[in-house]
Amino acid sequence: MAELSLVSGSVGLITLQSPPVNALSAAVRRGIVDTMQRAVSDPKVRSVVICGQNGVFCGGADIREFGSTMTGPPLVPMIHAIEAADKPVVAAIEGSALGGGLELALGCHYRISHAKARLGLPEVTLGLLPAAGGSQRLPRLIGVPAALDLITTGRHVTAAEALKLGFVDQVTDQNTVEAAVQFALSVVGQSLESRRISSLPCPCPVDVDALFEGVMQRVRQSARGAIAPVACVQAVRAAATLPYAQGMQREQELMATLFTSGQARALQYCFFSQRAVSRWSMPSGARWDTCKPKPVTKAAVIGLGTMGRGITVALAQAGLSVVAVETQPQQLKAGQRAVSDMLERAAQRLGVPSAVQGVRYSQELQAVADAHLVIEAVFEDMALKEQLFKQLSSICKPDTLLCTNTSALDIDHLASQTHRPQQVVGMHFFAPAHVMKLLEVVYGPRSAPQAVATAMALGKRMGKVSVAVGNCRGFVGNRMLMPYVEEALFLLEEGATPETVDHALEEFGFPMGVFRMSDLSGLDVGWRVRKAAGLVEPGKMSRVRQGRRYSPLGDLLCEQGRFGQKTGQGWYLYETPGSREARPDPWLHSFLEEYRARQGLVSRRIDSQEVQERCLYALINEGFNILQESIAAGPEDIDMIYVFGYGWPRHRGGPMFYASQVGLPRVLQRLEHYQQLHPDVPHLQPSSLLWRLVSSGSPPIHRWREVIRKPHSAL
Ligand SMILES: CCCCCCCCCCCCC[C@H](O)CC(=O)SCCNC(=O)CCNC(=O)[C@H](O)C(C)(C)COP(=O)(O)OP(=O)(O)OC[C@H]1O[C@@H](n2cnc3c(N)ncnc32)[C@H](O)[C@@H]1OP(=O)(O)O
Repeated sequence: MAELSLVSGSVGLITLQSPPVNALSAAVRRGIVDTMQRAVSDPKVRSVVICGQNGVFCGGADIREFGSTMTGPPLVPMIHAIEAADKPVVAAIEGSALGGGLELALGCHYRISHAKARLGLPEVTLGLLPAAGGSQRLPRLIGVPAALDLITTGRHVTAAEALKLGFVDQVTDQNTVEAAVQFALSVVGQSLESRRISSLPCPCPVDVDALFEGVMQRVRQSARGAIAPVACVQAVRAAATLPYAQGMQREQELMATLFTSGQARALQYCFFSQRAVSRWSMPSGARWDTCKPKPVTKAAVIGLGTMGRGITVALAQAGLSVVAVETQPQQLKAGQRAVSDMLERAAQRLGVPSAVQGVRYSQELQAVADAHLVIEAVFEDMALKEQLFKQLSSICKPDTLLCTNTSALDIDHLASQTHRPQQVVGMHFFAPAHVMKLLEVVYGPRSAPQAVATAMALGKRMGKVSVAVGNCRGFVGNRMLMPYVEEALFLLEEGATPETVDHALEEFGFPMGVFRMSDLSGLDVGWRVRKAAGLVEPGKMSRVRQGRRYSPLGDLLCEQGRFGQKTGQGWYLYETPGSREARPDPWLHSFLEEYRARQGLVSRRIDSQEVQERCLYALINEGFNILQESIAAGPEDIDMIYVFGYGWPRHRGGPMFYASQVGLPRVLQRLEHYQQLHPDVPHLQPSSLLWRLVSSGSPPIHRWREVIRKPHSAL
């Protein structure tokens, strides 16, 4: 797992060998300890270079080991031994030096990096802190403010930035190992005292207390309840205020708390789930590893509203040649300007050439004729989309993939408008489409596996987390959102205010509660959907529709023109239409009181626990139904949809992971409790999969698929 060879006569070259990222597993740590001891004691070796196999230095500690009893030599003494060596040790960094990988490099006396390498301490994103000395060495080397930034955000930096910040010594665009070997030869005999970072004083800002108080306040605010960022600040504070040995002790204490926390488990689950969802499968048995995607270089987008513009930008930035079609001349002009602005701004920010030239615009549908893939992003209206798919079917080449960005309409129905239903899939982007990471790739019963593979590959190329899901009303994300929103409305009927509901959800970790979110996206969006579903009865207050409990509150606000932020009034009041600061609205409070009085509803006090349980368990329950129906292949798919598309707090791992942490019997028991109180609310009826999981002994989440797949009696 680590190999020692002698190069250039006197340089001991240690190569980490653990594909794909040379993570520091027990075997790799053993290999490093062993090869270092041999290099130090071999008189032929005068200096040492440490590098990684296959162009990757090291992706850090082996995260898979964290769930089990750890064996093998610990990292901290291993890195101390490297630092204490009396022969110069040089890290040759290619690919990545992340987490424990960078900490290993910081224990070396010198660091040479390839220009394309990425470096960082991303432990915070896994619910941890850099606990192999990283929180103590980095501030000593680059100063407290820069170290705080890197450690609390976990961001990866380029070699150029690392050089500027001062934690690499040389950047090369040639062979890094050769450059490191030359460097190692050149420093033989030089004093290593100043190169041992642990012995350096930490450059301390004048008003250290004020600095840390300010940072702590900012970090707590943005952490939304996550504990790791706070611990990271505390660890760096220890570096700034304590001698190295005591700082290390503090680092270890803080790590011990994080290491066993539910948040670390949740964040590490997210790390692996994010990767697992790319290994998609369909109920037919088609899978990611048996279907080759078709090459796509030319794409078309139809409709230049908000979604179409974002999709065009995302495609162009991924290097595709794009034709954007908009039949309304004014909209075409405005869309073109908006797309060009977004592309120019992004290019400036990233320091890359602009992709503006990659986009053509047209008013004619015929312009999409030679595209390999077309994404329809017109108004959410079935008749309009039906018509469009009929036209596309005759205009496009027979093997062109026809995709729809619908957020809820039936993919199979759209496919049936074409002569190639197997070539039709949903590509459901989230607004703003060039920013949001989530893409739901929706297959219908007739979608070809290759069409799914192509859409998934395109999503990856656009930098999206793409999740393949089956066709049903609202797909996965919006389908689960419906009971969540409905519960929130029912809570208003029963005595809550938008403020109390939002507060409870924000306290849980959502960036915005359901009512603030609804004001932001526009109340009219849901109104249109409910109208299309035949649920809206203008002017009527009835609370039972289509045989189940219904709250007309949202419809009543829309009838008054209260569409949210854009009209200056919704569930909250805004200073002017378009302004963002939501203020409690006395009118809305009286409106709710009058509504309850007219409906004969008695208002009661509703606490945060009830808000969280009713909204979240209703949403989770729908997730179990989705798994039961094989609309999502596994709980990870649902969780990644919620983390990347709906603001579910990542440190809670996604709704299904959260349910597993709360305990399935508890979720079941609370749903039963609320269902008894509200028997007219079908979404509180516990899913039969939840029952089955509980009666199978509530297995851990990675074993749910076994229960889902098990044939079950309908009784
Ligand atoms: C009782 C209480 C006791 C408490 C005391 C406990 C003390 C424990 C002491 C521990 C000391 C900790 C030291 C250290 O500070 C902690 C860490 O280092 S945590 C790890 C930090 N590193 C990272 O976060 C990097 C993670 N990886 C990546 O970002 C990327 O993988 C990459 C390296 C940039 C490469 O990206 P890609 O090329 O795109 O490849 P993939 O991402 O698809 O990955 C390929 C494959 O590899 C798996 N993998 C990647 N990194 C790791 C890893 N560090 N460990 C394990 N596996 C890893 C990844 O999952 C992919 O596999 P797949 O999931 O697809 O099967």
